[in-house]
Amino acid sequence: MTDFTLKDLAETIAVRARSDDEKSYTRKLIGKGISKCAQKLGEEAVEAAIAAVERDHDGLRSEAADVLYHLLVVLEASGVTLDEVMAELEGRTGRTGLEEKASRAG
Ligand SMILES: N=c1c2ncn([C@@H]3O[C@H](COP(=O)(O)OP(=O)(O)OP(=O)(O)O)[C@@H](O)[C@H]3O)c2ncn1[C@@H]1O[C@H](COP(=O)(O)O)[C@@H](O)[C@H]1O
Repeated sequence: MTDFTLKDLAETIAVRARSDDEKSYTRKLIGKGISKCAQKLGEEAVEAAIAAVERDHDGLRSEAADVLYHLLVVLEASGVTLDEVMAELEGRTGRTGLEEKASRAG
Protein backbone atom coordinates (compact mmCIF):
# COMPACT_ATOMS: atom_id res chain seq x y z
CA MET A 1 0.00 0.00 0.00
CA THR A 2 1.51 3.31 -1.09
CA ASP A 3 1.69 6.28 1.28
CA PHE A 4 1.17 8.68 -1.64
CA THR A 5 -2.22 10.42 -1.37
CA LEU A 6 -4.44 12.66 -3.49
CA LYS A 7 -3.66 15.37 -0.93
CA ASP A 8 0.06 15.03 -1.78
CA LEU A 9 -0.71 15.32 -5.50
CA ALA A 10 -3.08 18.28 -4.97
CA GLU A 11 -0.33 20.09 -3.04
CA THR A 12 2.21 19.46 -5.84
CA ILE A 13 -0.30 20.74 -8.41
CA ALA A 14 -0.96 23.88 -6.32
CA VAL A 15 2.79 24.59 -6.10
CA ARG A 16 3.33 23.99 -9.85
CA ALA A 17 0.32 26.17 -10.74
CA ARG A 18 2.04 29.11 -9.05
CA SER A 19 5.58 28.35 -10.28
CA ASP A 20 7.38 29.87 -13.23
CA ASP A 21 8.88 26.50 -14.20
CA GLU A 22 8.46 26.37 -17.98
CA LYS A 23 8.98 22.59 -17.93
CA SER A 24 5.90 22.09 -15.73
CA TYR A 25 3.03 20.45 -17.66
CA THR A 26 0.64 21.52 -14.87
CA ARG A 27 1.64 25.16 -15.15
CA LYS A 28 1.32 25.10 -18.95
CA LEU A 29 -2.09 23.39 -18.84
CA ILE A 30 -3.54 25.74 -16.21
CA GLY A 31 -2.11 28.66 -18.21
CA LYS A 32 -4.27 27.58 -21.17
CA GLY A 33 -7.43 28.20 -19.13
CA ILE A 34 -10.30 26.25 -17.61
CA SER A 35 -11.80 25.12 -20.93
CA LYS A 36 -8.59 23.29 -21.93
CA CYS A 37 -8.23 21.78 -18.43
CA ALA A 38 -11.85 20.60 -18.51
CA GLN A 39 -11.43 19.21 -22.05
CA LYS A 40 -8.45 17.12 -20.89
CA LEU A 41 -10.45 15.82 -17.91
CA GLY A 42 -13.31 14.82 -20.19
CA GLU A 43 -10.97 13.04 -22.64
CA GLU A 44 -9.24 11.10 -19.88
CA ALA A 45 -12.60 10.13 -18.31
CA VAL A 46 -13.79 8.73 -21.65
CA GLU A 47 -10.51 6.80 -22.08
CA ALA A 48 -10.92 5.36 -18.56
CA ALA A 49 -14.51 4.33 -19.32
CA ILE A 50 -13.41 2.61 -22.55
CA ALA A 51 -10.62 0.74 -20.72
CA ALA A 52 -13.18 -0.42 -18.11
CA VAL A 53 -15.60 -1.70 -20.76
CA GLU A 54 -12.72 -3.49 -22.53
CA ARG A 55 -11.75 -5.14 -19.23
CA ASP A 56 -8.26 -3.64 -19.78
CA HIS A 57 -6.89 -3.78 -16.22
CA ASP A 58 -3.53 -2.08 -16.94
CA GLY A 59 -5.16 0.49 -19.22
CA LEU A 60 -7.77 1.35 -16.61
CA ARG A 61 -5.10 1.75 -13.91
CA SER A 62 -3.21 4.21 -16.12
CA GLU A 63 -6.30 6.11 -17.35
CA ALA A 64 -7.70 6.32 -13.80
CA ALA A 65 -4.43 7.97 -12.72
CA ASP A 66 -4.82 10.46 -15.60
CA VAL A 67 -8.44 11.17 -14.54
CA LEU A 68 -7.44 11.85 -10.92
CA TYR A 69 -4.54 14.10 -11.96
CA HIS A 70 -6.68 16.07 -14.43
CA LEU A 71 -9.58 16.31 -11.94
CA LEU A 72 -7.21 17.83 -9.38
CA VAL A 73 -5.93 20.27 -12.05
CA VAL A 74 -9.53 21.33 -12.79
CA LEU A 75 -10.21 21.77 -9.06
CA GLU A 76 -7.04 23.87 -8.68
CA ALA A 77 -7.92 26.00 -11.72
CA SER A 78 -11.45 26.49 -10.32
CA GLY A 79 -10.49 27.32 -6.74
CA VAL A 80 -12.28 24.25 -5.33
CA THR A 81 -10.17 22.46 -2.70
CA LEU A 82 -9.80 18.71 -2.29
CA ASP A 83 -10.86 19.26 1.34
CA GLU A 84 -14.20 20.66 0.14
CA VAL A 85 -14.74 17.60 -2.06
CA MET A 86 -13.84 15.22 0.78
CA ALA A 87 -16.23 17.07 3.13
CA GLU A 88 -18.96 16.66 0.48
CA LEU A 89 -18.25 12.91 0.33
CA GLU A 90 -18.11 12.67 4.12
CA GLY A 91 -21.50 14.41 4.34
CA ARG A 92 -22.98 11.73 2.08
CA THR A 93 -21.98 8.95 4.50
CA GLY A 94 -24.13 10.51 7.23
CA ARG A 95 -21.19 10.16 9.62
CA THR A 96 -17.97 11.98 10.44
CA GLY A 97 -14.73 10.64 8.97
CA LEU A 98 -13.69 9.43 12.43
CA GLU A 99 -16.95 7.50 12.90
CA GLU A 100 -16.54 5.98 9.45
CA LYS A 101 -12.98 4.81 10.26
CA ALA A 102 -14.05 3.43 13.64
CA SER A 103 -16.87 1.51 11.97
CA ARG A 104 -14.50 -0.03 9.39
CA ALA A 105 -12.02 -0.98 12.13
CA GLY A 106 -14.87 -2.86 13.81
N1 LIG B 1 0.25 12.94 -12.51
C1 LIG B 1 0.67 13.69 -13.40
C2 LIG B 1 0.28 13.53 -14.77
N2 LIG B 1 -0.55 12.65 -15.37
C3 LIG B 1 -0.53 12.97 -16.66
N3 LIG B 1 0.28 14.03 -16.88
C4 LIG B 1 0.62 14.67 -18.15
O1 LIG B 1 -0.56 14.79 -18.90
C5 LIG B 1 -0.21 14.83 -20.26
C6 LIG B 1 -1.29 14.10 -20.98
O2 LIG B 1 -0.80 13.62 -22.17
P1 LIG B 1 -1.58 13.86 -23.50
O3 LIG B 1 -0.84 13.08 -24.54
O4 LIG B 1 -3.02 13.58 -23.33
O5 LIG B 1 -1.44 15.41 -23.70
P2 LIG B 1 -0.41 16.17 -24.61
O6 LIG B 1 -0.64 15.77 -26.02
O7 LIG B 1 0.99 15.97 -24.06
O8 LIG B 1 -0.78 17.67 -24.39
P3 LIG B 1 -2.15 18.45 -24.52
O9 LIG B 1 -3.24 17.58 -25.05
O10 LIG B 1 -2.42 18.90 -23.11
O11 LIG B 1 -1.85 19.62 -25.40
C7 LIG B 1 1.19 14.22 -20.42
O12 LIG B 1 2.09 15.18 -20.92
C8 LIG B 1 1.55 13.81 -18.98
O13 LIG B 1 2.88 14.13 -18.64
C9 LIG B 1 0.79 14.41 -15.73
N4 LIG B 1 1.63 15.43 -15.41
C10 LIG B 1 1.97 15.58 -14.12
N5 LIG B 1 1.54 14.74 -13.10
C11 LIG B 1 1.92 14.97 -11.71
O14 LIG B 1 2.10 16.36 -11.52
C12 LIG B 1 3.38 16.60 -10.95
C13 LIG B 1 3.90 17.92 -11.46
O15 LIG B 1 4.18 17.79 -12.83
P4 LIG B 1 4.75 19.04 -13.63
O16 LIG B 1 3.70 20.09 -13.60
O17 LIG B 1 5.02 18.55 -15.04
O18 LIG B 1 6.00 19.46 -12.93
C14 LIG B 1 4.24 15.41 -11.37
O19 LIG B 1 5.29 15.20 -10.44
C15 LIG B 1 3.24 14.29 -11.33
O20 LIG B 1 3.12 13.86 -9.98
